[in-house]
Amino acid sequence: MTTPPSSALADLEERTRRHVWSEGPLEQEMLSGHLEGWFLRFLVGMTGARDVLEIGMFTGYSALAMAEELPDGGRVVACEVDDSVADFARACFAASPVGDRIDVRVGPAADTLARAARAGESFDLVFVDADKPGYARYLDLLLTTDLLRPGGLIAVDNTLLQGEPYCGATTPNGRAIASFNEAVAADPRLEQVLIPLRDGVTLIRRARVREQPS
Ligand SMILES: C[S@@+](CC[C@H](N)C(=O)[O-])C[C@H]1O[C@@H](n2cnc3c(N)ncnc32)[C@H](O)[C@@H]1O
Repeated sequence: MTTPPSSALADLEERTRRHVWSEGPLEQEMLSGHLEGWFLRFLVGMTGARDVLEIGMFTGYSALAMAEELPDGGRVVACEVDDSVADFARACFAASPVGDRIDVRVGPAADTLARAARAGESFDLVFVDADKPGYARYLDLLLTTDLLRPGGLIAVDNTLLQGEPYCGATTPNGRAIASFNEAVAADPRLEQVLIPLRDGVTLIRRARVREQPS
């Protein structure tokens, strides 16, 4: 059994479920939820992260879950392209005692990341959960700037994409994730582990393991 969510998270989930997502690309199923929320909390706690970056916030479940685990002074910078869902999330954060730890940045995440890199910001933990075709670009930005601190961890959501990368990709998102997974696996700068949690979460870090000389 997984520890129950806080009342703020339970409320956020309920508000997301009650909302009518009739038009546009957003739908309530995007919310990560209880199990993944606690998994992300554990990542924050185990890595001792103070500065967390989220790429793809939606109504804010994962951002708030991670914020609940942060030490005092910690923050989550949460990137979201959709204005109205960003407002929805802000209203939910206002009802949480740790909501002020979340800095919502609205706009295409690649632009937000480039701006943050130019401003010298850096992060201990990054959760990637936005548009699947954008994943390769986000990883590249994280690895070619100082956005990811030395020893930092990246968690990437939906890397199983309902089995498409393994059973044959039939959708644009499936093809994007299949190609992302192959690129990560072939990149000698990286070490990764794909965890079959919900729709798959891959943990990625800069390579540390060295072959022992024989
Ligand atoms: C799967 S949802 C995120 C779920 C969220 N992490 C949670 O735990 O509930 C993906 C979100 O990424 C946002 N998104 C899509 N493309 C984006 C982009 N280019 N930049 C920033 N956000 C983007 C979508 O608007 C959507 O809200």
